[in-house]
Amino acid sequence: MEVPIIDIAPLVDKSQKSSQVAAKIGQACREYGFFYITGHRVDKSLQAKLVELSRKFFALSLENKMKIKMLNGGIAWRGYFPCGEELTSGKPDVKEGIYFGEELDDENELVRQKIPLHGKNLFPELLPEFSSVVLDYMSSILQVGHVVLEGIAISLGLDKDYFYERYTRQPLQLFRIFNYPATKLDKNSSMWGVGEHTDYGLLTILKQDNCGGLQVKLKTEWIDVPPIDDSFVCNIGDMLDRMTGGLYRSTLHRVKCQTRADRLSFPFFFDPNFFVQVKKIDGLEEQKDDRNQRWDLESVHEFQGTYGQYLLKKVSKVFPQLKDNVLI
Ligand SMILES: O=C(O)CCC(=O)C(=O)O
Ligand SMILES: [Fe+2]
Repeated sequence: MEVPIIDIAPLVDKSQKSSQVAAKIGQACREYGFFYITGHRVDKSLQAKLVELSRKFFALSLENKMKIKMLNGGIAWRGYFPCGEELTSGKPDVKEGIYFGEELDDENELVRQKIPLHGKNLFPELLPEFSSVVLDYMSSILQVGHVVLEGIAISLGLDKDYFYERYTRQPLQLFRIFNYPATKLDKNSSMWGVGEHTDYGLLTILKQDNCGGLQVKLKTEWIDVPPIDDSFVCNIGDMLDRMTGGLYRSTLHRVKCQTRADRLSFPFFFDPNFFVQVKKIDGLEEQKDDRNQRWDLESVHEFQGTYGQYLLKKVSKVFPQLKDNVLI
């Protein structure tokens, strides 16, 4: 079994072949919850620049990296975290990273109201180009996200703007750059780059370098999601699972520890607006409750409240120190 590769160029170009592409996306969402996309038209030189600057950033001394530590980002939840500080299911991941989001200045109404996860990014002063490259990349990927969601809407027999009109006119955007350092492991090591989990939002669009290590769980088997040139990996998150009554599953995935070389990855989380309540799509058949099989033993279908509330509950589990210090 291999995660399918889908050329989304017809969707990007809004050509007549869009419905065929949408059908492929629908099938991938039902069977895998994961697919590669090609034909996305995200500028190659921009991507290369992002990789180059990220390498430079992680090669800085810890002291220099800590100049933009997450604690300095406050409730905006931005900045650098060193290896071992982020937890998945209570266990530290073997990765370091930087958190970014939509760039909002202090005058922004949501920032003035001190809404968590909204605010300014932290960029390293030592790499002056970093900010424009990260922000340009985020805006390109955001467009890809809108296009893929159109395909998902069409695949469900909905109007192509279904998600845009209800959830993603002003989406929550979370972008991360991770470095998984090459690590010597004991034979019996139970360490992971990222432990098994599902993603919280609608859609994740991941750029990965050539190292590999990402795996997804299909029924009882873990399969590799190896790097494929000029593609992104898309996977659906808990909110799409919730909206489709489990028809489109948010699939478990994890990242192996790296042993040979450092691995860079760039997940962009394209999520519903912070203030909306995510509702089930009318007319789709309910699938069976998978709560007992889920990694967190919680049902994504039962939660009441806004997407922001759902997310903050999750954030406080992955960064307990941050929760104590800044979020609450
Ligand atoms: O680094 C990767 O390949 C995946 C990371 C991931 O699953 C996540 O951040 O949610
Ligand atoms: Fe993930």
